[in-house]
Amino acid sequence: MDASASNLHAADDIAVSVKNVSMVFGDVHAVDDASFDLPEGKFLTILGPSGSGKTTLLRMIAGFDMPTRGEIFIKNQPVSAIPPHKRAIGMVFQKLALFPHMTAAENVAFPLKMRRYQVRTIPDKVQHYLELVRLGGYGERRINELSGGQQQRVAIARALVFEPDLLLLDEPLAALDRKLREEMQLEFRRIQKELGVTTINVTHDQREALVVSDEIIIMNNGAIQQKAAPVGAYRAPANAFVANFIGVTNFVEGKVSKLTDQSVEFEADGVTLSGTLVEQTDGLRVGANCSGAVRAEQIRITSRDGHLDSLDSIVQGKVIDCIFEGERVVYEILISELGDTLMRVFDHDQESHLQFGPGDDVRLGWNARDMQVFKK
Ligand SMILES: Nc1ncnc2c1ncn2[C@@H]1O[C@H](COP(=O)(O)OP(=O)(O)OP(=O)(O)O)[C@@H](O)[C@H]1O
Repeated sequence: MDASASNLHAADDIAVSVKNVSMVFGDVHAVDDASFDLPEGKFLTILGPSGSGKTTLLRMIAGFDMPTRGEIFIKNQPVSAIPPHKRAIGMVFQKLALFPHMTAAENVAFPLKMRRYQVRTIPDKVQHYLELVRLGGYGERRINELSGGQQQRVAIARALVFEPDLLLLDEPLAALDRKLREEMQLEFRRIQKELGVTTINVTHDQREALVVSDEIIIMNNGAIQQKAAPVGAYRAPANAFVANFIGVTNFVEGKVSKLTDQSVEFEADGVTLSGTLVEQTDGLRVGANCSGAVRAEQIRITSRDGHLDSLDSIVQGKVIDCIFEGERVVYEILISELGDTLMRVFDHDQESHLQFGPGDDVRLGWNARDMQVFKK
């Protein structure tokens, strides 16, 4: 589903509604006029660099802090009107805050005891949620007898066992090593799909955002830059910030020389490049400064006398560095004719793996549809 389709949901389907929310600390606008609706059962990730306002926004949704302006609704009720003990929100943070002296099962039972569930119903519920996180046989282990990934699973079970309306995740995977982090990303996705619990996740890891989410909100300097499905955010970034933050993107600066409905030509150091206009590029005129963005994987590379004739933009370059990453090679190419611009190119050469080395002369080419042009 695309971002605009989410606006078509009836109010009953909206789990969380953030309306013109701002948070000001002294002279810092930590969150600046944020608005969005999140339909029931969706997995939303708030993605952005350090200090962009992600945690501040999440804390306001959790009801820990009240916005300076605006209002947040959970299931059509203002968060400010729901007392903390009545908010049905599960949370997993980077610091898991499990009780180390208790067993896994006792930790998972804790929120049920706090909420005064009938004692005889608790063991079955606890077992069910331990099985959901694939720790069925580990209930009697103490927390310090479990691995980092297993402790993470206990924290997830504890956050979900009382069947909250909303699950909030604040960088719960940030401290894990890469392999475990990637495994747990898939686990979060599986569990969320299985339960259908509306989830909001905060991260600065763009890969995680792409892997786990139905929708992504990208923030910078307290402001929402874009809300879109992962493919939408990747393929059609709303602005240069998003294009730069998600994926490996090369930028070429220039001046617009020709404009039609969807296509644009621009001059960069005397070289004419073609691209497509981004929806939001209102007001871009011939003569205006612009910046063309092309992903590293959308550039083709060949030797100086190789063929790239079917591509719309072709430039000459020299290999500065090549990094073998296993499944791909990353080339760094110096483009003298574009004012010494450095471009990064991904290559999946399945036969020789490293077909070019430092100092080699190469040609790079890409299609106009793969170069998005933004206003500078
Ligand atoms: N309690 C506070 N008092 C003053 N300033 C704050 C407070 N909390 C956050 N800020 C400021 O608000 C801005 C946003 O902070 P926030 O923690 O929301 O960012 P973030 O995107 O979650 O960053 P990170 O990824 O580093 O956690 C920052 O400039 C931060 O210094």
